[in-house]
Amino acid sequence: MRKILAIAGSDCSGGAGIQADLKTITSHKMYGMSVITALTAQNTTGVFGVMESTPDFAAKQLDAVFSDIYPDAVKIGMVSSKTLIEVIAEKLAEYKAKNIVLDPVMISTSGSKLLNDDAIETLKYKLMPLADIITPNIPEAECLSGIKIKNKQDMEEAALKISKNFPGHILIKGGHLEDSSDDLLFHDGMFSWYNHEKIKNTNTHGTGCTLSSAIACSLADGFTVAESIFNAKNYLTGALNYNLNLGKGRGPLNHCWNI
Ligand SMILES: Nc1ncnc2c1ncn2[C@@H]1O[C@H](COP(=O)(O)OP(=O)(O)O)[C@@H](O)[C@H]1O
Ligand SMILES: Cc1ncc(COP(=O)(O)O)c(N)n1
Repeated sequence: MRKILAIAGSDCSGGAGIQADLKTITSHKMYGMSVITALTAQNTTGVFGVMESTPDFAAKQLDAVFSDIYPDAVKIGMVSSKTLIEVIAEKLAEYKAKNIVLDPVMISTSGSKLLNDDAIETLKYKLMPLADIITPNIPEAECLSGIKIKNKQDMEEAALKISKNFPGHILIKGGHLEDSSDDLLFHDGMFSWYNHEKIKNTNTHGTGCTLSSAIACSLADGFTVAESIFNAKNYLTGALNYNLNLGKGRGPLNHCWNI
């Protein structure tokens, strides 16, 4: 049994965050664990409140997990604040966590801030160095690179810029592109494109959370990063195609389409 840890925020409406992570992990027939960094009051239409875990309590959760059921891979999502990031980075280093996928969650699809402005530098310099792969969407890649992204060429430029401070795999997700959903992987000086047509479906709440958890599952199974992205995109495409059409806004995915 592969064991996957998700470090992320809770989405009470079940489409994104920890809930999406655990559903994804279970659909991969793996054992999911969760360190909750924040509670959010949100649904398919927006985020109405955030209550952060204290850094001490996040540390206690990390100790409880790592000292008992050592994870084969770790997915990190919403980390909310500077002090939470510091504690997470410290604990991941202390326990020598492996196969770390960092989704640098900053703003929800509905436009709410999920990372404090003063935490961005800490994310860049304390958490990113521990990750094997980071998976920014276009607005997050703009923030990490300082480059405005309007097309695929800008995505390549942004990846190059981010790579100056991060030697791991950089996956810039293209879900926010207008005419395709092509994702760009940059590693070791090489660009690889995962091309995908845009599925005509507005129910995309939690796509990023789902993709990063699915990548963590394949890494835990021993696939390379490039193979893990390919597998994760297949899983995500199924979850988008078999969408549930729930809620009044951007609805959730169907995580159980494959079981
Ligand atoms: N309408 C869509 N059709 C196909 N793939 C999509 C669609 N929307 C998002 N994706 C894919 O979902 C994943 C998450 O992308 P994105 O929506 O950019 O991230 P986030 O949820 O972090 O904003 C990417 O692999 C992207 O290509
Ligand atoms: C707790 C939590 N974590 C992450 C997201 C981002 O997901 P999305 O980009 O689909 O809004 C979210 N909305 N809520």
